[in-house]
Amino acid sequence: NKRLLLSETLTERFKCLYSGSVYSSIHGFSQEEIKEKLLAFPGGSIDLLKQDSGIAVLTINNPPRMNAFSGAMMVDLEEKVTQLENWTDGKGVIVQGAAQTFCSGSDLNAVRAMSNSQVDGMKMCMFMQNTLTRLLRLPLISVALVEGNALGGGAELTTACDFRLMASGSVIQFVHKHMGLVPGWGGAARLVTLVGSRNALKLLGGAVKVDSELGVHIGLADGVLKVDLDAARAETGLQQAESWLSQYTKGPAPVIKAVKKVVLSGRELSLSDALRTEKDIFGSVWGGPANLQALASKSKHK
Ligand SMILES: CCCC(=O)SCCNC(=O)CCNC(=O)[C@H](O)C(C)(C)COP(=O)(O)OP(=O)(O)OC[C@H]1O[C@@H](n2cnc3c(N)ncnc32)[C@H](O)[C@@H]1OP(=O)(O)O
Repeated sequence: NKRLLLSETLTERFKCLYSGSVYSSIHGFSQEEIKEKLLAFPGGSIDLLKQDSGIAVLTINNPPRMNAFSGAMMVDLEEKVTQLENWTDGKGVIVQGAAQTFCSGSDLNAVRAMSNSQVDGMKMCMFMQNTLTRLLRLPLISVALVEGNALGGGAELTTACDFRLMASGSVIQFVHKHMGLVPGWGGAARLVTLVGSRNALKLLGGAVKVDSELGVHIGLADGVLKVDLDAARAETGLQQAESWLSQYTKGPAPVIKAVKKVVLSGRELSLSDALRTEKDIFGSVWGGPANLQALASKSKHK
């Protein structure tokens, strides 16, 4: 019986990994149940624009609350991540906030209303961990475009992207300690991977305001957006982020997706599992149209 239980647990685990989620019914988690509770907190939206370039723009849109996440927006984000998972022609995604600021975390009105139920708080946290893990595991190269403030859950959201670009004057701040909390949307685990445990401890323990200079110095930010004082020539943050990302998304979608998948398996799996997965992904592009075309054109890599 124990053996049967173990094999059922393993099957569930593989299902979870395949679907990208962390929690499922074996953890006593019901996605539908928490969705219903979250929908009781309306306001704002998550907008998805899929472009012909293969780069999508995902916008956190709730300007009256500095793009804080209402419950309805958490549900909306999950739906938009599902759409991105199914986007065959997609290669990249930029996550931005509306109205030149990134995101001020959880909507404090929803947090206050849920604060007397530990169960609801934990379920919200599991829901957001699932969604943000799936965002990071998308077969697309993702960039957080940070303008203005990324606070609390907003700081956590930036870590669910492959890269972060910061506008000058922008701030990423894990303010959780000031709220008597720690990150719960997976932001601490991802931060340790990004900047190492010593820097992560400093950022969380000191609720440090990370500006673009510090962000680049500790490896949290991958670039700083230029501010051109000549308004006529100035590119918007989004245009700069799109041209930065397009360096890595040139080429056919199946190849770019394969690039992201081999890196993802290297990042998340044991070496043996990562090598086996890499072999399978290699098999998916070997002899494919892009490979055959490159072989036929006798290309030189000068
Ligand atoms: C596991 C998740 C953990 C979390 O995310 S907990 C939430 C962490 N985030 C926060 O504590 C952010 C608190 N907000 C702030 O510090 C400031 O509002 C902020 C973002 C620096 C902007 O400051 P200012 O530019 O001076 O603007 P302001 O304070 O007048 O804000 C404009 C309106 O936005 C509202 N707002 C900002 N952040 C919010 C939030 N997280 N939830 C709900 N409402 C929020 C703020 O109340 C104000 O509304 P109103 O105009 O007074 O009606």
